[in-house]
Amino acid sequence: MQVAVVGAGAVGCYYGGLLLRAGHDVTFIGRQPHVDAINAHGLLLDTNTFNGRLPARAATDTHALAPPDLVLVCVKSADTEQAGRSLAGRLRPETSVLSLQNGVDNAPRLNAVIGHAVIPVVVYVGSEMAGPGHVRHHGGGDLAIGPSAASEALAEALQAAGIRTTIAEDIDRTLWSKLIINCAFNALSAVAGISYGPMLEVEGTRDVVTSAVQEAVAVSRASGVSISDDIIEQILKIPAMMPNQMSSTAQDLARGKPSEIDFLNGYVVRKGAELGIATPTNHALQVMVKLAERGKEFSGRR
Ligand SMILES: NC(=O)C1=CN([C@@H]2O[C@H](COP(=O)(O)OP(=O)(O)OC[C@H]3O[C@@H](n4cnc5c(N)ncnc54)[C@H](OP(=O)(O)O)[C@@H]3O)[C@@H](O)[C@H]2O)C=CC1
Ligand SMILES: CC(C)(CO)C(=O)C(=O)O
Repeated sequence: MQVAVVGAGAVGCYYGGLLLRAGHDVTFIGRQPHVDAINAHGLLLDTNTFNGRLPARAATDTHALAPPDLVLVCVKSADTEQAGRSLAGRLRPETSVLSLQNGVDNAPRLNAVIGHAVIPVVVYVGSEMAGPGHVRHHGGGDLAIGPSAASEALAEALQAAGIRTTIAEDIDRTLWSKLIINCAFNALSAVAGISYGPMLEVEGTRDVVTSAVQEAVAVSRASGVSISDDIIEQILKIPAMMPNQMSSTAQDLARGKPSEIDFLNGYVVRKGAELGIATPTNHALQVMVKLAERGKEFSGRR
């Protein structure tokens, strides 16, 4: 398959790397340092079971991109429209476009700018860019892809590349369940600079997490997405399962990058306002992260 990865970062290089290794023809669209490193030395794919350089093509824009069979959109949620615009007019009708992003609205936002069907994907991986053109895998890697006429064939191709893939018939529920986990922990980990294990030991944190989850569940249900009643019990088990995890929001703040908070707790706040559901806990968490981002900007200027 001819594959284009838009957003050559932690997720794009990991899944693009696995597809490359399986013999697919992958082009990475990303930022200059990664593009230069990939073109000069190949993609360095660094996992527990494989560590090696894979020759690949990379570019900073889509101008020379031949219409691919498959596109993986792997940018942060704030970059979705820009990434989508770069694809408009460059796809064949049969090209499959997958959104491998956190948040629940990236696929429709992409669809609105590309004018092409986009399949939402929930990504269960831990990966990071350890250097230019160097992706490091920390764990996981399963994908849950939304249903479509192409999904069976795509899942087979992904499986054949070593990517455990399921088709989530109720993809909205799967997307929202991940969003609700993000609403529970991402902001708290970011503002406190704390990993998940010690977080719940602090008095009151459990109440804040519970309140954020209850609000998000109310908004998802009012949006027509059914979430199981035991979600809070399941979510409160997560810190014991990944005690050393810092949220992606915490990692964004630590790197001085804008976070996706407006598309996590912020999405729940916006959707709640539309539906007449109060979301004060999610709002407070969103604002605390925005303040922390602003604080970093100020301390950078001093
Ligand atoms: N990393 C992980 O383990 C996981 C990530 N996710 C989700 O996956 C998505 C991607 O995250 P992740 O891979 O970590 O992010 P990264 O920041 O590592 O990768 C995205 C890359 O795309 C670049 N980029 C942004 N816009 C464009 C564009 N228009 N054209 C080309 N390149 C562009 C970014 O550059 P720049 O930084 O300069 O903007 C960055 O290098 C997010 O929604 C995230 O929440 C989900 C599960 C796990
Ligand atoms: C670690 C996890 C799964 C939950 O917060 C995550 O998705 C993130 O940090 O964005």
